[in-house]
Amino acid sequence: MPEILLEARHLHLGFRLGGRPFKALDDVSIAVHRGEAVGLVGESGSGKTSAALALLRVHRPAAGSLHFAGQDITHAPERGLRALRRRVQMVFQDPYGSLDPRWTVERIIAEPLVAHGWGRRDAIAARVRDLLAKVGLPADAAKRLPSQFSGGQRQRIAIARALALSPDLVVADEPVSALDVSIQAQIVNLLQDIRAETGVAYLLITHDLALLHRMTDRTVVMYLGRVVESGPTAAVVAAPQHPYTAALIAASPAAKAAGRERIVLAGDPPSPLSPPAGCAFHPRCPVARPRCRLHSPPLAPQDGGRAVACFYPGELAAAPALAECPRIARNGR
Ligand SMILES: Nc1ncnc2c1ncn2[C@@H]1O[C@H](COP(=O)(O)OP(=O)(O)OP(=O)(O)O)[C@@H](O)[C@H]1O
Repeated sequence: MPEILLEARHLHLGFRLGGRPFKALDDVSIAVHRGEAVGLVGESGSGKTSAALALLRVHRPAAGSLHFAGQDITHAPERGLRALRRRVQMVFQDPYGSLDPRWTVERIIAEPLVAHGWGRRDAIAARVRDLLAKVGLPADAAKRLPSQFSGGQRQRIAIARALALSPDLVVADEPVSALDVSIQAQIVNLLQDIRAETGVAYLLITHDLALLHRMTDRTVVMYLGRVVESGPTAAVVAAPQHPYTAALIAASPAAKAAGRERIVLAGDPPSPLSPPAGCAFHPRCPVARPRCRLHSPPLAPQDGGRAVACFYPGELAAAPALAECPRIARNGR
């Protein structure tokens, strides 16, 4: 196994909502190895972005530890985070909001180079040209403004900026979900090519199971601020152990495309302000038993580098007729 690049152990993070405290992250552990692509998946509000921002020390966790390239950065002062800031970059969902509209593309891509004291002006200009070529944009894009580009092209600009400092890890938060479907595949291919060429690691935040399957080696499934399942992506998708993972997979458009009836998880996740007692998933779980209402299952290791937080792992995945489970409703459309 390659070296661990970034690792969070037992992170806890609290926020306030309307003055009331709640747990955004509850005992979350995530590791990204050098060159690895890890997917963080879950419904909206499950804590994926909070986990990524805590890993990057944008949010300061209330408890737990963080290591980057072997260094304990849990309590490092801001100047102690320089290596992390340089070697880990982010790509956001919205290529409109994440690029300053008044800056030329050259200035946008050069900004991290300038901030980290990267060489002379002509060297920076040459680096920007290389990066534009790498992401498939013409050299004359450098002098133009973001508004002169389409959504897919803007995401290419954002990717070029993220690659400027040759990072070890790119955290990509729903990098294609704001783009037209026809453009999504192009950006996914670009991200794949870049990884093959540079060996960069990815932490991909998504609720798109097909994207996860296509792009990642390992998957971490979150529900209401906790990790409920993790393991090699191929194994998790082929035989999910947590009923929540099984339901997410069954509800994905890919499952529909494969000719299976589309099913969706009934109801919304509970409010993080008042999480259910016991297993937080039990009110929506088709295989829940009385025990699940009382006790919260720990994330228990399984064979093959997998882990699952469920007292009845694999039951829902093995159920032949997921659509008939009482608490998982058929999609009305
Ligand atoms: N800065 C903040 N202050 C207070 N609450 C926050 C803050 N950021 C996120 N939250 C809340 O924390 C919970 C987790 O949010 P988070 O954005 O991490 O989820 P997510 O899984 O990334 O969702 P999405 O897919 O919608 O981005 C949500 O209930 C959200 O409203």
